[in-house]
Amino acid sequence: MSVRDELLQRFLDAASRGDEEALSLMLSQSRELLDQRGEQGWSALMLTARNGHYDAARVLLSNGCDTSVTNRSGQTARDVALFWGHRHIARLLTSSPGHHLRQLLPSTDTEEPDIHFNREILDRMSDRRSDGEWLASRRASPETVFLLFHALSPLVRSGAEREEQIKLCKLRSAAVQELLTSSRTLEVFLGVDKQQQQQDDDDDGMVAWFALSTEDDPTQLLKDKDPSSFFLQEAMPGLLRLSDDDAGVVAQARSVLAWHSRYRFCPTCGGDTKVEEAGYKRTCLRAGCRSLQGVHNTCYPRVDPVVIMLVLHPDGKQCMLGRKKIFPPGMFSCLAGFVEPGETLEAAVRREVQEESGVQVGPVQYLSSQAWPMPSCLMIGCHCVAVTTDIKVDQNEIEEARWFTRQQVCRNAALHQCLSNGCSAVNGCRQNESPNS
Ligand SMILES: NC(=O)C1=CN([C@@H]2O[C@H](COP(=O)(O)OP(=O)(O)OC[C@H]3O[C@@H](n4cnc5c(N)ncnc54)[C@H](O)[C@@H]3O)[C@@H](O)[C@H]2O)C=CC1
Ligand SMILES: [Mg+2]
Ligand SMILES: [Mg+2]
Ligand SMILES: [Mg+2]
Ligand SMILES: [Zn+2]
Repeated sequence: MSVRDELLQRFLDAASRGDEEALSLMLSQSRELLDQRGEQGWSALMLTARNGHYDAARVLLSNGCDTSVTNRSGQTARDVALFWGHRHIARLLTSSPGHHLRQLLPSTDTEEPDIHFNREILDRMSDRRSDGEWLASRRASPETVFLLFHALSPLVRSGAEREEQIKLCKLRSAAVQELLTSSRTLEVFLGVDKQQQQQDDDDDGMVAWFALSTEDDPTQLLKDKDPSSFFLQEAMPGLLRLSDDDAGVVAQARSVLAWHSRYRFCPTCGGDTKVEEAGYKRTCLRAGCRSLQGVHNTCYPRVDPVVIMLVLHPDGKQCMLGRKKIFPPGMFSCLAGFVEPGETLEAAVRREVQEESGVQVGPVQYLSSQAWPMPSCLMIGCHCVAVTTDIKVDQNEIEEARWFTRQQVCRNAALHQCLSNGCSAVNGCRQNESPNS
C-alpha cells in the first residue's frame, strides 16, 4: 500500500469511528483527503452518516466537503443516513447543500426602498367607507380633492419644474358638481391627506381625496375644466412620469377602477351589481345569490400576485435578465410571472425561472414589493440563486435571456434611472444601449 493510500485509509477509519479530533488534525495537514473515496466509492462523510457520528459529520461539513457525491450504489451521504435511521444526520445534510449558495444572497436588513407607485400620502380610512353622512360632508367640502379618470387614464397637466414630468389635476368640489350627480360617474373614496391629518385631528378638517371615473367624452370636459390638462394616453411609460406622491395615489385609484371596469357583473351568478363601501365593494342584486351569504372575495377589488426575480449565477458575479418579445428593442428586465393557485412564492419563482429560461433555482429570498396598477398586480421582488447555468428560453414568452456581469448592469443603471424618472429620451436611450453593449 502506498503512503497516500495508507493516509486515506486512516482518514476513512477515523470517520467510521467518529473521531473528530483525528479528522480535524489530518485535514489541517492534508486538505485533499476531504472528498476522497475508498472502497465502493464511500467518502468520509458517508462513513460518518453510516455510523451515526453527527459531530464528525459536522467537522467534515464545516471544512466544505461535497454532499452531492454518490457511492457505487448511487447513494449520497444523506441517503446513507436515512437508510441507517440517523434522521438527525440526514437533516444536517439536507440543510447544507444550498448553504454556500445562500451566502450569495444579499443581506436583508436594508431599509424599505422608495419605489415608484409605493408611496402612501393618504390614510385610506377604510372604517369611513360605509359612513354615508361623513362621506357626503367630505364630498361637499371646498378642501376636498377630486381626481378625474377616463378609460383608466388620469387627468394630468405638464409639470412646472421639468418638462418630462406630469402632474395630477387636483379638482375642487365646485368643478365636479355635475359629474358627482351623473349616473355615468363612478366614485371611489381614496382616503385623507396624512400630513393634514397630523396637524389637525378634527374630523371636519380632514382633506379627503376621491377618484371620479367618467364615461363622458373627455374633449368637452377638458374644454370646461382646464384647457392645459389632458388625459394621459398610455399607462406605460406615461405613469412613470408622475411624481412619487402622485404615482402612489394613482396606483390605488387605477387598480380599483380597473376592477370595476372588468367586474361589472356578479362573478358568481352573472347578475347585476351595485357599488357599495365608497367604491370598495360590488354587491349582487339577484336575491338568493350565493355571494350574498357570508363574505366572498369576489365582491372586493382583486389583486394578482406576481413574482419578479433577479436570478444570481452560482459564481456570485453575474445575474440573469431576459427580453419579452413585446419589449422595446434593447430592453432587458428581471424575469417575472403570475403566482398560481396553491403555490408559494418560492415555488412560483422556481417554476417561472425554469419555464422561461430552463435554469433550475435553489435558495429564494424575498426583497420588497411594488404595487403595479396595470391593471392590478402586486409585484413581489425576490433574489434567488441558480443551481444550473445553461439557458434555454421558452421562445413563447421570452425571446432572449442572458447572464450579465455586475459591470454590464451598473453601466445601464443610469439608463434605468432615466426611465423611472420619465426621461423624455427614454426611447432613444433604450434603443441605443442594451445591458450587453
Ligand atoms: N419583467 C417583467 O416581465 C415585468 C412584468 N410585470 C407585470 O407582471 C405581470 C406578469 O408577468 P408575466 O411575465 O406576463 O407573467 P407570466 O410569465 O406568468 O406569463 C403571462 C401569461 O401567463 C398567463 N397567465 C397566468 N395567470 C394569469 C393572470 N392572473 N393574469 C393574466 N395572465 C395570466 C397568460 O397566458 C399570460 O400571457 C405582467 O402582466 C406585467 O404587468 C411588471 C414589470 C416587469
Ligand atoms: Mg413571465
Ligand atoms: Mg406564468
Ligand atoms: Mg412565465
Ligand atoms: Zn350574484
